[in-house]
Amino acid sequence: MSALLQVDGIECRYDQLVITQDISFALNQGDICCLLGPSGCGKTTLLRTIAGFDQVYAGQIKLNGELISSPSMMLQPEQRQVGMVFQDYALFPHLSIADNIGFGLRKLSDSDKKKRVHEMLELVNMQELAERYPHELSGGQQQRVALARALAPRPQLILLDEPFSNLDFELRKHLGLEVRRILKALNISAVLVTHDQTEAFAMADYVGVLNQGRLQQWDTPFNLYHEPRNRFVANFVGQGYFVPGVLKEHHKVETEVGLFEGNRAYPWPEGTEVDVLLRPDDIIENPQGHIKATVEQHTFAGSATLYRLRLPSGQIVESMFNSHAEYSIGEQVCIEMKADHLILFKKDESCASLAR
Ligand SMILES: Nc1ncnc2c1ncn2[C@@H]1O[C@H](COP(=O)(O)OP(=O)(O)OP(=O)(O)O)[C@@H](O)[C@H]1O
Repeated sequence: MSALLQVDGIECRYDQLVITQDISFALNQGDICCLLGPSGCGKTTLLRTIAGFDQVYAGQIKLNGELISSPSMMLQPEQRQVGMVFQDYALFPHLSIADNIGFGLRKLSDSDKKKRVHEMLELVNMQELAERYPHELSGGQQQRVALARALAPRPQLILLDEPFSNLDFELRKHLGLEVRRILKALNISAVLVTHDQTEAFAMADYVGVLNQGRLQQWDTPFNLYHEPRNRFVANFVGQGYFVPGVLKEHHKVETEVGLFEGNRAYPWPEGTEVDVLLRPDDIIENPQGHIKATVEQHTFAGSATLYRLRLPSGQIVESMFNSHAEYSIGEQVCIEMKADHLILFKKDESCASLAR
């Protein structure tokens, strides 16, 4: 099966300034992906290029096997069957909700249009508000209308640019899951831009991590967290600290907190100095544990508490304890390591060179 969206080695520029380079990924029908990265890394630029607002300077983009962008051609946005949802909703203030949703349906007969608008209102659960105007709705409701409007012409692909960033935390969590449910129900593919990784992990099947205009890793949320390909991804995605270690065998490493045996072998010789990535879930509280650490800080997060711990050498690590455990700052805690995913980086080298 060929991919619905195929992005091959594209380069984007503004005024000859290269913004993104050598970006390649593919998305199958019904898959939701998210472009994640720090501010200014080129997420929106990439999205605008897929939408057809900006041209590519190298590489090509195909939608359903059809070329839509290359350095020598650019299909206009309205000819791409791609819907777009923006951060600021961009609803027409003088049109009712029903008319906003029906705006892109000029090719349909009046009765088909009415039926489609009704379906869309139902999908986003806003049947009661069809005759209201945008200013009479909350931010979350307006964003649902924007989504319904983008979905109404039945695009092949929908692009969402930070769609929830104007909403409060609880609403964005709820709406993110609702949008995922709607897209999955319609089997519509989506590319979402965000810098909120909780949102990316909750909504996306695949996440592309960008930094300085380059794709660092394209993977499932699970793999990004547990198998980051380089230090940037390891640092940007999730929490964790690097602890110094020495490679003992290809899949074993000695650190001040003990000998780890991991799930993969590294090609480097015994004695190689490495940094070991330890996530908060790799370190567990165990009264029988032989490692003693001192509590530096704790952050209560409901069902769990994140502890910042100082090891005897002064090295800092973090651990997520069950929230029933209550330790004060300065107190000693016994811990144990449980790291199955052994992620090592050679000291002073940015690439993991993971052996799979
Ligand atoms: N119209 C433009 N003309 C010139 N440079 C631009 C233009 N739009 C964006 N840029 C530059 O391109 C780079 C990437 O911008 P872009 O908006 O794609 O980043 P982003 O990852 O979406 O950032 P954010 O998360 O802050 O929205 C930035 O350095 C930005 O200043």
